[in-house]
Amino acid sequence: MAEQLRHIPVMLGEAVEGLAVQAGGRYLDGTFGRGGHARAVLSRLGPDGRLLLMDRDPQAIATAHAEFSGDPRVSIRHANFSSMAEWDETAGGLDGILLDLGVSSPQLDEAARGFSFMADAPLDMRMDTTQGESAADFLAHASEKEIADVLWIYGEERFSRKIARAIVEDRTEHPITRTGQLAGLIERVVGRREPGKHPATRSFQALRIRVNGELDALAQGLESALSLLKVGGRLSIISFHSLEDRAVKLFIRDHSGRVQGSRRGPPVAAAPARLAAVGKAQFPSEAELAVNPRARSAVLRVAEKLA
Ligand SMILES: C[S@@+](CC[C@H](N)C(=O)[O-])C[C@H]1O[C@@H](n2cnc3c(N)ncnc32)[C@H](O)[C@@H]1O
Repeated sequence: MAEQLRHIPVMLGEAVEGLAVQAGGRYLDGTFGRGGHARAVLSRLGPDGRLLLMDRDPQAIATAHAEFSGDPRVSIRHANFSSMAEWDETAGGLDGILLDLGVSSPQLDEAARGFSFMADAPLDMRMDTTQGESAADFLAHASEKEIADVLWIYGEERFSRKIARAIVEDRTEHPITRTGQLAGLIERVVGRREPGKHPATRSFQALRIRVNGELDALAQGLESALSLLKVGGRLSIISFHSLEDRAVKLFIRDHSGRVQGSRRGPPVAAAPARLAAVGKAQFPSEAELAVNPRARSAVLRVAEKLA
């Protein structure tokens, strides 16, 4: 049962420290999951603070309601954090925004969600199970090139073209609707090359990112976060994929007032600084990795709004 599956919060102390929570402040946790970070924010918020909890996963939101709907400081929204600027709770500006990107352990561990190649289940992969197309829907209509591009760009899968060709060939006979079917196809095409790593790992991650529009949501979320933060407000973002971390890093850099343009071209006047990075990128400690191997690709970046 999903409710019994746990999620160990990643870089909990560092991410919440980065928010510099003030008693009485207004905060947003855009990726509630199972509330590990939210609980730590609440413990520092005092009686007059406010915390808006968002998640696009209805199971996560059901957990939030079960635990927090009696707390007058908390509001709960089942929504993509890309829509954060549309809610009344964010209208007066925010003192801090936390995004802990990607999927939660309950999503990965509940076979029926279709995120994992470890158990056979419908090939769904939607975080928001109330809308949008599943991974099976995508694989049923996408062109061979589109599938290959997704596997290559989001998964850096070397055999993206071979796998895409096999998917398009196989689907004329049997629609690809199950995780086990897709994992078996990939293993057949690629073989077992990397010891200790299933050959479908990269493709499953890539499809998940495509199905959930994760990079588009992040780009929109970053823009909205910058507009909603008050001066002095903090952004604390944990990424698990190099493309996500790159997007966060460049967003902070591009708003930090540094001179833009190439070394050879004419200098371009810097836009006024609106964000400053707080420290460097942080990574999980050895001690954390020893108890939570799922933290291994995490990168935390913190920024402060200047203007
Ligand atoms: C890594 S988990 C967060 C775990 C959480 N910090 C905790 O301690 O329990 C990521 C969560 O963010 C949600 N999520 C990912 N992208 C989202 C988006 N664009 N909008 C809203 N929720 C999102 C997922 O559904 C998942 O529940």
